[in-house]
Parts: sequence; C-alpha cells; structure tokens
Amino acid sequence: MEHSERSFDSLNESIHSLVGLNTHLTCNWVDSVRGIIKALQPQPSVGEQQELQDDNKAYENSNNEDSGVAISKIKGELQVLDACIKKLNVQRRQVLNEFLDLKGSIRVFCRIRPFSIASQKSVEALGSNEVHINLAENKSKIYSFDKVFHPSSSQGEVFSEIEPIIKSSLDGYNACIFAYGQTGTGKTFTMEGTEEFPGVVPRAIEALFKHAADSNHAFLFSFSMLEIYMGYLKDLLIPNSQTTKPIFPLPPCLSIQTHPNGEIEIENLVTIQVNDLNKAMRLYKLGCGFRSTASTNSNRTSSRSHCMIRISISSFSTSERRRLTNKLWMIDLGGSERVLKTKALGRRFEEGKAINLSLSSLGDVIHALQSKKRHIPYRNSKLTQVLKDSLGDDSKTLMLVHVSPCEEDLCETLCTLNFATRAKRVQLRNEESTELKAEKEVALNNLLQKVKQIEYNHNDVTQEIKKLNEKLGKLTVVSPSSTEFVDLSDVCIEGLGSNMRFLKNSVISTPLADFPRFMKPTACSRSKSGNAGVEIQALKSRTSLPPRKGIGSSHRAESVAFPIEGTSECYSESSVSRTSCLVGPTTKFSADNETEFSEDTSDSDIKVAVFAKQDLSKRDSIHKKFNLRLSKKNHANTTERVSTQNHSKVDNWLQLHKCASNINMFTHKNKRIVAIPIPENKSRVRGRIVKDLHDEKVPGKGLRKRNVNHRDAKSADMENHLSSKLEAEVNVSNAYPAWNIDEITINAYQVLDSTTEVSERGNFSGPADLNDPELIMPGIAYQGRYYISSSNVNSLSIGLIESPSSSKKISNNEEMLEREESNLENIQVSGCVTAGIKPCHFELRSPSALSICKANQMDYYPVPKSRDSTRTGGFLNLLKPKVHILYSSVLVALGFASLGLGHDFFYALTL
Ligand SMILES: Nc1ncnc2c1ncn2[C@@H]1O[C@H](COP(=O)(O)OP(=O)(O)OP(=O)(O)O)[C@@H](O)[C@H]1O
Repeated sequence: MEHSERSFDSLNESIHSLVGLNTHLTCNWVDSVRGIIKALQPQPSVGEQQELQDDNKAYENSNNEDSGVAISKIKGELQVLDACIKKLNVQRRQVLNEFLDLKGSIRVFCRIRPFSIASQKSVEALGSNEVHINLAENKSKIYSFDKVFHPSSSQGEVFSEIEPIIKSSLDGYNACIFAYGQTGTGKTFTMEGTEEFPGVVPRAIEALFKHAADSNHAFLFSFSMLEIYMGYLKDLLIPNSQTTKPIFPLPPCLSIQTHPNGEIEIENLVTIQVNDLNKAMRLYKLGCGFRSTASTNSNRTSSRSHCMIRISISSFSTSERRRLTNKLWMIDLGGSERVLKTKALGRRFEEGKAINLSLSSLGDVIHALQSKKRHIPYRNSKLTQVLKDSLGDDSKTLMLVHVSPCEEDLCETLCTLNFATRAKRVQLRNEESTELKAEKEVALNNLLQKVKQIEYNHNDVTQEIKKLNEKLGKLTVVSPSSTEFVDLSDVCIEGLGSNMRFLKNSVISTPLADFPRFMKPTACSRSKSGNAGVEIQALKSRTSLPPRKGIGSSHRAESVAFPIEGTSECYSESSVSRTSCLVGPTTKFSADNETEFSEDTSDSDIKVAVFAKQDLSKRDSIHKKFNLRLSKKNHANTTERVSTQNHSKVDNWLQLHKCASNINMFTHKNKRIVAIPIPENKSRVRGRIVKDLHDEKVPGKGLRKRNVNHRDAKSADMENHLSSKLEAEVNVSNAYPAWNIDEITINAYQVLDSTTEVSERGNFSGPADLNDPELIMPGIAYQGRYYISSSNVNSLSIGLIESPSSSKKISNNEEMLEREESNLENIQVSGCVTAGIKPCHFELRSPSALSICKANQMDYYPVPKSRDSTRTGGFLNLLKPKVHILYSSVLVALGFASLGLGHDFFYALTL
C-alpha cells in the first residue's frame, strides 16, 4: 500500500512526463509509471493465488486429456484413410493395367506431319484410328492404329494419349516410348519439341513430378541420357568429341551389362538424381546439346543417332508397385532413310546404314515378342541390347510412328507402315470385325471411367488426410506429419538401398572362380575406347592391388552407384574412373582396377562385373559419408537437406559442364592435346598462391614475369608437348650466360586427369614423383643429362632458378619467364626426349614448361619453334639500327628537297 501511495504521489510528475512536459525521461520516471500500473491491479491474496494455480493445473490437465483423446482419434482416422489410399492405389494400378493391356502392351500411334504445299498429298488420316494411303489412281490402302494424329494435332493432344504410360511407369512398370519414322517427319519435334511447343519428353518429366507430388509416396528419379551413334553408346551428359570442347581424358566407354536377374545396366553411364523439375529439364537440355546431328538433304538438323532418355523411378511402397525400381525410356530413333534417295555419302552414308540396321533389329525384336517366339534376337543391335529388360510382356511399349503426307515420300511411308505392321499386328480395316471393335471400345471406356473414378476418390481421401494432418499439427507440438515422415524415412532408407541394389546384391558372395572364363576381361575391351587415360592409372594402381589369386571372395555387382564428392550426386554405374576424373585426386578409383572383364572380345559388350570386397566397402563408406542414410530423427529436416543436396549436386554437374566447356582441346597428328585454362588473376605455385604477375617489372633485372595465359599455354603446349613413353632424357644447355642460373629443376608431374589439373594444379607443382632424387637438380647445372624414368610421370617441366642475388623462382609449369624482347633470343633450353627407340630433339625459347603429355603418343614430335623464331628475332634486332638510319636519311633528303633547310640541322636529326 505504501508503495502505491508513493506512486500516486509521483503521479502528477509522471503524467507531466507522459504528455511530454518532462523532456528528460529518467529511470525514476519509468519506475514510477511501472509502479502506478502495478498499483492499479488488485493484488490477489496468498490463498487466492493458490486457488488460481490449482485452477490452471486442472484446466491444463483437462486440456491435455482432451487433446490426447483428439490426437488418438485423428491418428485412428488417419490409419483408416491410409489403408483406404493403399487399396485405391492397388485398384487403380490394376484397372490401369487392364486398360493398357486391352489396348495392347505394344501400342502403335501414327502421327502425320503437316503437309508442305509444294507437294501432292498421298496420306490422310481417317478418323482417329486410321490412315488412308493413295497408292495409285484406283488403289488405296487403309491402316488402323491405336491412335492416329492428324497433321493439325497439337503436342498436348499427343501427350494426353501417352500419359497413361507415364502413370503406369510410376506404378513400377518398365516403359518404352519410341519415335520412329522417316527422316524429317517430326520425331524430334514430337519428342523434344520446341520452347513454344514442348514435346513428349519435357511433358513426361513434368507429369512424373506432378503425379509424384500428388501421390502420397516418396519417389526417387534418376536421369540419364545417351545416344547410340554408329553402334557406339555415348553418354550425353558428358561432352564428347562431337561437341566443340570435349573433356579430357576421354570418358570411359559405356558397356551393357546384364544382371543375373535379367536386368540391364549400362556400365559407366552417368545417372543423376533429380528432385526437381527445373533441374531435370536443365539436364535434359544439356544432353540435347550434345546430340549428334547433321544437315542432310532431307533435314537440316537431322539426328544421326538414337537418342535415349532414361528415367529410373524408385519408390518405396513395395506392396503397391510392380518393381522397386523401374525405367522409363523415351527414345528418339534415328530417321530411317533410303540412302539412294538422300544421296548420303561418306560419314552420312555410314550413319544412315547404322541407323537402318538397328531399326531393323528393333523391328525383329518387337515382332518376335509379338509372335511369342522363343528366341528374341536382342543381341543383334546395341539398341535392343540396352532395351532388353524394357521390351516385353511385362513392359509397356509405345511406338509413335511418324509419316510424311507427301507423295514423294510415299515409298518411305509404306516402309514405315510395314515396320509398324511388324511391331503390332496392324490389321487392315476389314480384318477386325466391327462388333469386336465396338465391344473392345466399350470395355476400354468402362475401364477408363473406372480409373477416373478411382483417381477422384483418391483425391478426396488425400484431401481428407491433409486436413487431418493439419488438425493434428495444431494439437501437438511434435507435428504428426513428422511421424509420417519417420515412417517415410524408413522407407527412404530401404528405397535408397534398393535403388542402389548393386550394393545389396553385392553382398552376395560369389567366388571369382564361379564365373566362366568368357565373362572375364580383355585387354582389347579395356583399350576399346576412351580408357587410354585410365589405363595408365590402372596399370599404376594394379601394382598396389593385392594379387588376383589372393582375392578369396569377391562380390558380384550389376552396377555400382555412389555419389561423388564435390560434384553431382551422379550414380555412375561402375563409372569409377570417370567420376574420379571429375572429382580430383582424393577420390581415386578405377573401374579397371576393380573389375574383372570378359576375355572373349565378342562377349565384351555384355559382361558381369566382379568387384573386390574391399572396394565395395570403400563405396559403402562413401554412401555413408554422403548422408545416404537418413536418420529417423529430424527427418523433415533431413528430407529437406537431402533434397537441397541433390539440387545443388545437379547444379554442380551443370556447373562442371561450364568448366568443361572452357577446356580446350586440339589435335595434332590425330592425338588429342588438352590446354586447360589457368585462372587469370592467380595461380598456385608450390602450394602458395602467386598474384598475377602479368607485366610486373622485376626491379634491377629487366625481366618480366607473366602468367601464361590460356592462349600462350595452348601454343606452347602445342609445340612443346611431346609424346613419350614414360621415360625421358632431358638435356638442358646453352642457358643465357648473363642470367645467373643457380639451379635447374626438373619437375615431374603426375597429371591425374583434367579436373585435377584445373582445380588442383598447384598441388602438383612440387617435384612429383618424387622419390626419385634425379628429378631435382640442386646447384649450378647449366648443362646436363638427366634421366627420368618413372611410370608415374606423365608431365615434365623444366625450371631455372636464378642466383640467390635475385632469388626469384622463375619457372613452373604454369608460370613462364620471358626476357625483355631484346634478350629473348638468348635464352635457350634444349631438351631431348626419348620416345621409344626414336629420340627427338627440341628447343625452347624461354625456360618455360616442357611437358611430356600422356603415354601412347609415340609418333608425336614437337614442332621446333624456338630456333626459327629466335633467329627471326635476332635478325630483326640487327636490322633495327640500319632501318633507323635509312629512315632518317629519307627524312633528310625530303627536308632538303622541300624545305631547303641547312644540312647541319637534318644531320642532327639522324643522331
Ligand atoms: N507436327 C509438326 N508440327 C510442326 N512442325 C513439324 C512437325 N513435325 C515436324 N515438324 C518440323 O519438321 C522439321 C523436321 O522435323 P524433325 O527434325 O523433328 O524430324 P526428324 O524426324 O526428327 O528428322 P531426323 O530423323 O532426320 O532427325 C522440323 O523443322 C520440325 O519443326
């Protein structure tokens, strides 16, 4: 009370201050206001306070009880609804499957390209199922298809017919969508489309993400893209030689492997997990950019290969899916063409031949499948080998046949329709009775209605579940959805594991001896293509591997996938060497080291990889390292983290391509030489960063240091890169006498791969191989012969180190010193490299990098550069004063002639 009285005493003062009369608000003022407010509230007595606390407790308890009941009630309802959803999913899958089966497991659609006015029309669509062909004046033929698209049909209409197959693929069925047809009839337009009219592939990707989001299951999509060009598989997510700036070393070749359970995997194919539509689209565009296309007589941008997009879908609700992981293939086949008509020559001719051959093999396979033949000739082409597990009874196949309406293409149109006839027993109009047709139509309609009804119910139930989850979220601190997530996280672990089934399967111990000899390897298959760079690594590492006999138990793996440090989460099936070249020196794996191949070259395309136990554990640990295990706790966060991880990884992959596009490549005598860009502002020298030295004047020495920019490096490399065995003899001599060289260093570099060079260049600038004392030459050594013999060396650099007076280190593989122009001609370093039995000699104008790049380039000799150029430089220097005198004399003569000034004046000018 006393307190309140005191407060009231100061009320007057406080009110003054409140209305602004008191300009300085002091602590006292604040206290007094607080006191007034407190005093105005009636203070409960001790008894009252106790009562209030009891009331609160009781209220809280009753509240807790109520909410507890409500929560358990909602949970019960959720369980019922969940069961209902599962039931609906199963029903939908069954009905959709029935519907697709009735339509035929191999369905053929026909799309007629818009008519060009210049020619006569001979092909027309009749209704939505028939194509009418005018053969001659009184002759015509009608073909029936599952669906015929008129020339005016939109991309959306086409896709709406394809969408059930996309849905079916989410149910775990393997599916193949082909675009087949004569060249220039619109296959690429249908599949890829344009910005304005997106085709089947972008729409399918979008639909996959949409349906996956609508469903209550977690899906995992992995994206791969390859092409079959002239019978060779090429990864379209890796730049290749067809594109302007390929990476180096060449990516390892792709090979087709058959799992004992019949599944097909493509070894070394880059597979990237995509969690988001945009990223998937970006990858798709990236792949499209690397396709082999060329201008032909029939099409300005003719696809010269089969382009194959594979989306692997994994989901974790095992009971409702046909498979845990299934594949959706979308294939833009190369255009069939009559070589005589297209008048293709040379390479175009070969490409056309290869395309026609593989198309014919595809026709054979589909025909054999349709006729239920015992032997299906999958092995006749790479295309059918790759699709072996996705073509067949248990898969959905859709052939989108494209025809031209023009009369001049009639012959090709008939060929295309004959192909379609083989693919599906396309009946001529009268062969199928109208009654039968009508019955089928009714049945199809009924099934379609059923599917729609089920989907409608499904949506209702999903909405209900969402509402209940929201309610539950409000009632509980720990969101009920997190419990859902916990379940999901379990599934995720299972699913991820299953997606990477190779790891699980790999646990099945299979003694090496169990494999027949023909499954083993081959020097030939290894050296087949693209593995030259890897080969060195393989050879090197082989020494460190335990002898083969010692491998007691090894593990069979159909494919191996693991995420790569610092790059995309790319599941490169067995693509260990490829990925290591993307990652850097720390992640060194080589498939070749770890894989047993077949020795039968004819069987080298289909092989079973056998991995050593220790390697699997290595990969396993990588899986762990990269958080592929999701913890139950904080799953919501984890999911988010995983998804952002994936996103960033796709970004990394795309980023990597940007880097790769900066890698320049040029050829000399059919050998590939790579010049890798050096960052302009800084470069690493022996582990420390050296600032840009461009045009920096070194006091007192008259020297200019500069970083070798990319162009310089390129030209220098071009001229100085030598072939070699990994044995080199270097003779450094004739150094410029005025340059007090104290030390000559010869550094051997172990260039692992292009990425290593790009990112870790500095780390390799030390004397690399490093235990060899001959590699570093201390003391004065103007001349000498040094022998470098090491299997680990694939790049050398000569460096000259100045006397302690200047104590400037002036060389590095990346950093060259050049004299002032006037001195350039005097600096010479000559080297001699023994390449096999043929020694070759070269000279460098400056003490720049001398690189010996790559093995297996025995016949590659340097272009002598320096002698000519230095001579030219020296000659010019000699000429200079004479030219000057000549010039002055002319001036003098002109002066006399025109101005008539005195002789002495002009003479002085010449001095
Ligand atoms: N339905 C269509 N609507 C509009 N333009 C089309 C349609 N079909 C094809 N075209 C156009 O015809 C040209 C050739 O098409 P496209 O390149 O897709 O043929 P293709 O069958 O893939 O040929 P190739 O087998 O030689 O690769 C393109 O310019 C394309 O835009």
